[in-house]
Amino acid sequence: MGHEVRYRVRGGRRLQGTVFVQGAKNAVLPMIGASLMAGEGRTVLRNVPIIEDVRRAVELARAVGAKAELHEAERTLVIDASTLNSPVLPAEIASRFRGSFLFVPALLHRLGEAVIEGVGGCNLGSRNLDFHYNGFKRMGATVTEQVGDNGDGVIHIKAGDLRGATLYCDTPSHTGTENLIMAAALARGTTLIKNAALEPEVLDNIQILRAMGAKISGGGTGFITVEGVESLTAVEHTVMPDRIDAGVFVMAAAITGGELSLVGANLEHLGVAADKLEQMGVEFHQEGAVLQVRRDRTLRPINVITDEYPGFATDLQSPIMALSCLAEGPSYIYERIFDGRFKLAGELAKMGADIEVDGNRAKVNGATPLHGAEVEAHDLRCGSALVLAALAAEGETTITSAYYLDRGHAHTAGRLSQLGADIVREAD
Ligand SMILES: CC(=O)N[C@H]1[C@@H](OP(=O)(O)OP(=O)(O)OC[C@H]2O[C@@H](n3ccc(=O)[nH]c3=O)[C@H](O)[C@@H]2O)O[C@H](CO)[C@@H](O)[C@@H]1O
Ligand SMILES: C=C(OP(=O)(O)O)C(=O)O
Repeated sequence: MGHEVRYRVRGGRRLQGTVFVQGAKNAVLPMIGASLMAGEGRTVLRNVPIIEDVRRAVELARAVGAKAELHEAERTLVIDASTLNSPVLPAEIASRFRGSFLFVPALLHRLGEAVIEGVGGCNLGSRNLDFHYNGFKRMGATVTEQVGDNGDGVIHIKAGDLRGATLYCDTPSHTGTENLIMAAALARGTTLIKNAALEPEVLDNIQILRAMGAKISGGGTGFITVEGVESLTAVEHTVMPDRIDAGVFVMAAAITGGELSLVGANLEHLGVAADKLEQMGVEFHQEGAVLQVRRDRTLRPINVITDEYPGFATDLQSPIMALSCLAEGPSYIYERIFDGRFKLAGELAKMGADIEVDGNRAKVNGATPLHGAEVEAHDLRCGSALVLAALAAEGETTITSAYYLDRGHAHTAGRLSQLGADIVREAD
């Protein structure tokens, strides 16, 4: 995993000021996959979040032969995929982030095969890929699994001649929808994808693919039709803002009783989360592309059920669990998307929280004052939730295993410090 990353936070400061919402992790990763489908030219992605997942994606793009330059100060990524030459997604890079699997369609179309030595992503319980594999198979691919040198399974997908087909997701999988769209974009004939995901990032990815020349219709309806084309062209595209990053900063204002201007945040993209936060006592005011947020009344408890967009995003479930620790009364959280996303509860308990977990349901008995402790970020959103809890806690909190936080949030310490937080990042 490389170096150990820790955040140290001294809580109790009210946050105030302006913060810039980063580009969306879950939009840029499929776009990097899409850029590998262009056989010539250079793709230019702007508003790229400078996060560890993007750094891994750049390493992976180079590992399969593309030229990829990440200009961090300019938040711009330039990719020339004309030199793509290896179908292997090596375990040491691919198993560190989920988005690695989004490289598969490009490898299938450009090189005729993909060899997947590992797929990463946060450990949130079962994270199956059967909708992807079944879709590729319906389009004519063969999928086999062998045991690799280190004993782990290696998946080998051979494309043959991919052709359009009727495909479906049993549930509207986010990356599943993106992968099936990309596989269909260069396949022969027409593909229909039923029960497709509606997430804004999926729509942003459809937008770049259409600019590249793909023929895609029905985005946002649950039924997506793709007519295969011969080739795709490299284009320039600006990545949409990250609604989860925005949601975490909304909750940073809420948990500290602060007032923030979020540049680039779109209230609509928060879906049901915006309504739940309003019920808790957060006030929103959208002024063009700037979202004003404040909380100056007592936090009320909440009932949350995670769901696909526009339902309450599972990636905001951990942050709202942290916030609900300070709400006056019991909050109820039902996690419907992942079967192992409550490791945070044990960490919050070390800080004084009272949370009862029963399977995929949790009851947060608030309000309990939080105090500093040494806690572990078991996954990305566990990390952002612990930062939120630490901002409101008395004394110092140390968050370990914070590489996970850096996977998805850019410049966390810098952006929070500018708002008045006492937070430092340490790496050794
Ligand atoms: C890189 C990226 O975009 N990650 C996001 C994406 O992950 P990801 O695309 O992996 O999440 P999915 O929407 O695919 O998974 C949701 C649920 O569906 C199940 N499933 C999924 C695919 C499949 O083939 N079979 C199957 O059973 C999974 O086990 C999981 O329980 O959406 C999640 C749900 O909004 C977010 O938390 C992640 O931040
Ligand atoms: C689960 C997440 O991401 P990934 O799918 O990349 O692991 C997340 O962003 O919280």
